[in-house]
Amino acid sequence: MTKIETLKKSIEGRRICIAVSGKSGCGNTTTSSLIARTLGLNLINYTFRSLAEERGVSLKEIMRQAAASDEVDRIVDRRQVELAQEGNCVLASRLAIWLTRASADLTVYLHAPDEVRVQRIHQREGGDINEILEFTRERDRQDHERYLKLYNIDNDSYDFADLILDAGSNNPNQLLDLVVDELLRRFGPGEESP
Ligand SMILES: Nc1ncnc2c1ncn2[C@@H]1O[C@H](COP(=O)(O)OP(=O)(O)OP(=O)(O)O)[C@@H](O)[C@H]1O
Ligand SMILES: Nc1ccn([C@H]2C[C@H](O)[C@@H](COP(=O)(O)O)O2)c(=O)n1
Repeated sequence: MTKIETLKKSIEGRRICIAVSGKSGCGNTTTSSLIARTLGLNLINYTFRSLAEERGVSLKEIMRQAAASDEVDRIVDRRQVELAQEGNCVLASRLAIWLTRASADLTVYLHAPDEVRVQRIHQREGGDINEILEFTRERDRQDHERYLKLYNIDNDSYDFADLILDAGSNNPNQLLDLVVDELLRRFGPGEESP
């Protein structure tokens, strides 16, 4: 039996939840999708776009509302946590590890240096690299400020995470492997049920 088959068997019926956070461009969507697909878990990626679709308005309209009121951020973050409570999932979001700190079975922070994140966003979206660098710096600053104000969360303080992974040097398959090893340590054969 492969490591992944062993793990899938071990977590069968446990309805586990893995929370993954990181800043824009760290590779959260890519890595979380791979973890979810490999382990047969649902990927929860509830975003401003999802809220726009639910309300039948444009993404631009939701962004306008979000700029005018904290309520939009709160709704998105609350909905993510509600969906994660159903379990059997990977919750990928900016604040996943902070908001599910007490309930997630595994919290993972993906760290990548700023210049790597900028290169990846550039690779994904194209455009001028210097503009992306400036835009990403400003967005990081605004996110940091907003999360402190909204929730008293410092998103640069993630040392409590179960795993802090180097997403700058490891490719998505290597990151998956590190997550699988940690899950096997926690839930693999021979481990006591919590
Ligand atoms: N570990 C990795 N190594 C190399 N490239 C990666 C890695 N993870 C993701 N990428 C690439 O980097 C780009 C950004 O990845 P992704 O969209 O997953 O980032 P993200 O953290 O979800 O970003 P955002 O929060 O802005 O949506 C993609 O082109 C993806 O293929
Ligand atoms: N409080 C928030 C706000 C946003 N998100 C999610 C939803 C967004 O669509 C996504 C990406 O945001 P961006 O890269 O545009 O800053 O992040 C969230 O999880 N929590």
